[in-house]
Amino acid sequence: MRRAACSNGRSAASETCCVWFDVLDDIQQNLFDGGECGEEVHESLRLTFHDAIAFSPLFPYRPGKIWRWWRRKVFLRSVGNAIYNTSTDGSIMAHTDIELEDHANNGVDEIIDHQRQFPLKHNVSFGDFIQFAGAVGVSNCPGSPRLEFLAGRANTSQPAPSGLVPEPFDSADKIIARFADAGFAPNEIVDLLASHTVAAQDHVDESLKGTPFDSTPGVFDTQFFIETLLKGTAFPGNGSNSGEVESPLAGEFRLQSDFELARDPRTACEWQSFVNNQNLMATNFRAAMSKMAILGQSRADLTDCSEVIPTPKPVSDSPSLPAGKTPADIEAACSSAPFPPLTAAPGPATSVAPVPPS
Ligand code: HEM
Ligand SMILES: [Mn+2]
Repeated sequence: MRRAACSNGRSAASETCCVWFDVLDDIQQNLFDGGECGEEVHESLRLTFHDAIAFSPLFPYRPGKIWRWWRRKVFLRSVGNAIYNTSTDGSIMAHTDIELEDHANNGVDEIIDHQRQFPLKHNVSFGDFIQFAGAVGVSNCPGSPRLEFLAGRANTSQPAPSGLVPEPFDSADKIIARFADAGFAPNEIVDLLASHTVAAQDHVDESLKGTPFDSTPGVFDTQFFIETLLKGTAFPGNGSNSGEVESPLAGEFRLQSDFELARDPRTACEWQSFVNNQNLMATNFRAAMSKMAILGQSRADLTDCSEVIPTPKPVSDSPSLPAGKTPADIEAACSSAPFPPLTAAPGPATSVAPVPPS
């Protein structure tokens, strides 16, 4: 088949994908500081989730289905919002003023304000752009899988009601139920949470901006799954924040939700399976992201532009216990499999530096 000619000698199977090469060049240079796996990448990846997860298939209007209509009505009354959202539709960017009223979206306004100029300039939809920026961004993190990217989401959306985005102080029961409602099994929550290997917090403890969730926030490695299973020993700050629990390393931040899901019988075995298996983690993350990126959309209506996404570098370090820790510090929680053997890194106890703001 003849391929469409795109800018700078590149080509694509479908002509509609060409614009994404131009968006790629622009955001690598002007959003991601020349292709780094830093703060903007982390925030962009988080945004793919916050646009997607405000979705609940129980509530779309289906004429003729009285019971669905009734459930929707009851739901909308409970959230006090007359309109329902269709996920990965860019509503978080189109209706930032409304969706930012949801406490769970605290902080995403910064990356939305950075990003908005790019879809406007290149005339692509907000929903497409948010998923594209997440896929390109995480490709800058060594060890990441090359994510799928499908284009063609409409640029119309309704604001999502509050209450659908999980909070770090939610119980495992509540988080698992919320994901189930959006169509995800417990294992898939764990798969998606591989994202927290390239992540830091700014707003759970506002006084400690950029505090990472693992010791290597610039690398898409398995350290997040190891370090969340270590016994918590101290808070990086004063510990008074809702949604935070003690972390094992100086300068590291631990979300209560990550702590719970690492140890819950419904999610612990998937969690542990990633501890020394980069390939499994990357494969499962890719599959779960493919699913999340088209929540509320129909795959058949979209064009596959995955070839525009860069190929990530492989990870160079191997999974290890942070220096200063021993196997006795691991709180293994999967009853059907032993915790895999890990070597301890040499040297003085690991401490973790913040992700610099950009
Ligand atoms: C159980 C569900 C989840 C909860 C409760 C949760 C909670 C959080 C919280 C509280 C933060 C810190 C935000 C801040 O203070 O700046 C955060 C950061 C982050 N989350 Fe999640 N998250 C969840 C699932 C996900 C998923 C599915 C993704 C995937 C795509 C994701 C990607 C990220 C990323 C990349 C960051 C880092 C942002 C940065 O460094 O600026 N999270 N998450
Ligand atoms: Mn941040």
